[in-house]
Amino acid sequence: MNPARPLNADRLAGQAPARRAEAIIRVHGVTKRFGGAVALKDITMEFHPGEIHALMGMNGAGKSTLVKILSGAQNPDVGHLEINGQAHHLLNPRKSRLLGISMVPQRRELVMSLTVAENIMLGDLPRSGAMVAWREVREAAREALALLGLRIDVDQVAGDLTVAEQTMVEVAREVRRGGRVLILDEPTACLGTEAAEQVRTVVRRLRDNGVAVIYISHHIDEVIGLADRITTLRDGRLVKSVLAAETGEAEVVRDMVGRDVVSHRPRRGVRPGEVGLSVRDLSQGRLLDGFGVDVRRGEIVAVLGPAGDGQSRLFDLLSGRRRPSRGAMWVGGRPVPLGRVRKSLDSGLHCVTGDRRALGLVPGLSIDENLMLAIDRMEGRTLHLRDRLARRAAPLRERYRVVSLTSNPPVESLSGGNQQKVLLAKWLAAAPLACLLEDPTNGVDVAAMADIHVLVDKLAEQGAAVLLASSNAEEVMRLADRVIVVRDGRTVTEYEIDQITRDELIAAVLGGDVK
Ligand SMILES: Nc1ncnc2c1ncn2[C@@H]1O[C@H](COP(=O)(O)OP(=O)(O)OP(=O)(O)O)[C@@H](O)[C@H]1O
Repeated sequence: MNPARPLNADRLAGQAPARRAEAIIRVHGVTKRFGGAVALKDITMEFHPGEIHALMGMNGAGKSTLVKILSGAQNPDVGHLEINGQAHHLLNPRKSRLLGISMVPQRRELVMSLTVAENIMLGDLPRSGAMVAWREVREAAREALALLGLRIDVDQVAGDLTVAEQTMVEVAREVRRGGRVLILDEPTACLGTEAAEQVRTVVRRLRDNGVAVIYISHHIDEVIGLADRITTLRDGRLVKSVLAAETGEAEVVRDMVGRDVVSHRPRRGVRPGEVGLSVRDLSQGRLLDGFGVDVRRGEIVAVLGPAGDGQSRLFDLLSGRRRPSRGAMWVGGRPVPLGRVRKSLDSGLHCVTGDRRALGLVPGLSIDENLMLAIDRMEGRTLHLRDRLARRAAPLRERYRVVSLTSNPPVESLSGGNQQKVLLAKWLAAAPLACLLEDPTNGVDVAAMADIHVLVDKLAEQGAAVLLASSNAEEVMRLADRVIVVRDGRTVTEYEIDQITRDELIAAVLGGDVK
């Protein structure tokens, strides 16, 4: 087996080359089952160099299973892959990587305490005798970044980078290691408008350099604007593989869902009541400076900024995970000490994190256990009888449309979007007085997104004060009554939602002219 050749750095970036005759990967009749249930059924398709190929589909449609098979993390039960013209029936991650197939998963895999240069060169540090040749390490890392048109300081510690920069460093590392096929799993999830565009610029450049990019995203408008080809999966089957230029948003939604989906802003029946959540002068480092807001019960107020970072800091501070340098908070008129998770929770403020894997769900526990965790905690319940747990969890599963192939598996075996629904159900079902939602539809398909929007509407209607920290302008326009625009950690402006259009809002976030 020949290791994949690295990219030719001299190749000029330009227009996407026309689709070459030779596919780099052919998928032949692949079927994959989990415990008897079918996750992929008889998939046959091709991936070509110099093409951005988007995989679209509802939560649980089989996208991740397909890319896990390509990257050797799983093997098909039936069918095989053909890579560079050679048939492969059994791959493993090492083999797949040697064949030039790399994956940048949704969760960043950098070593956060190491520098950018060390991360890019990890496992391949140039040596001079017994010593690491640090100057060469930095040079080679700089070159890898320059190839993608990136100017990131290679001496910076990875943990200090923005999420978008971390994504790009991972991409640079994979390309340097010889990645000819790069799988990107929702690389723009939770990124603000500007950061997402930076990532897309890098993706286009990869395509222009001849890489076969496989792109998973739930943002249909993004995919239509970026991809060359779109393949839609539904219930593990391939529905259609078309040129992006020959389809449109409505058609993609229909292919994915099997019907049209609309998510309209409702006319709210109730008028907002007294203040449910009040924050004053909240400050921490350069990410948040003097943030304040009053959210009335029954009202949804959105915080929107160009980079997602300030928003997750808000989550850390309001939930009590971090102590601010200054600030004060009241829930339902009562002061709540900051920096104490228990106090924050007991006050009736529920914070739904955007990082469901690290902070939201408990891996190893079943779907039902995760669903009931918050309610049981509020009610001080410690005894769990299995059938009673299933009976209590059933209405939540139904209301939030949590779909699993088997009856009650560990939560981590759910598709990403279904995990997100479990997370929301867990916190919202416990009747919060006030609530912070951080990117509540992260990784969720269009139909589930419409469902979640209705659930958030209801939450407000039932009298919760909802603070929404979102990176998605469409979502803010759909849900919020008011929006606060934050830039460089400071509040720059505030709008009633009916005073502004979506485009004006994006301009305000990016710092351009609003009118
Ligand atoms: N290890 C596993 N054990 C059991 N079922 C699994 C496993 N991995 C995936 N599945 C199931 O296979 C189906 C396809 O899941 P997959 O993760 O491929 O969907 P997806 O299209 O990537 O969804 P999402 O957009 O939500 O990430 C789902 O019903 C999922 O629950």
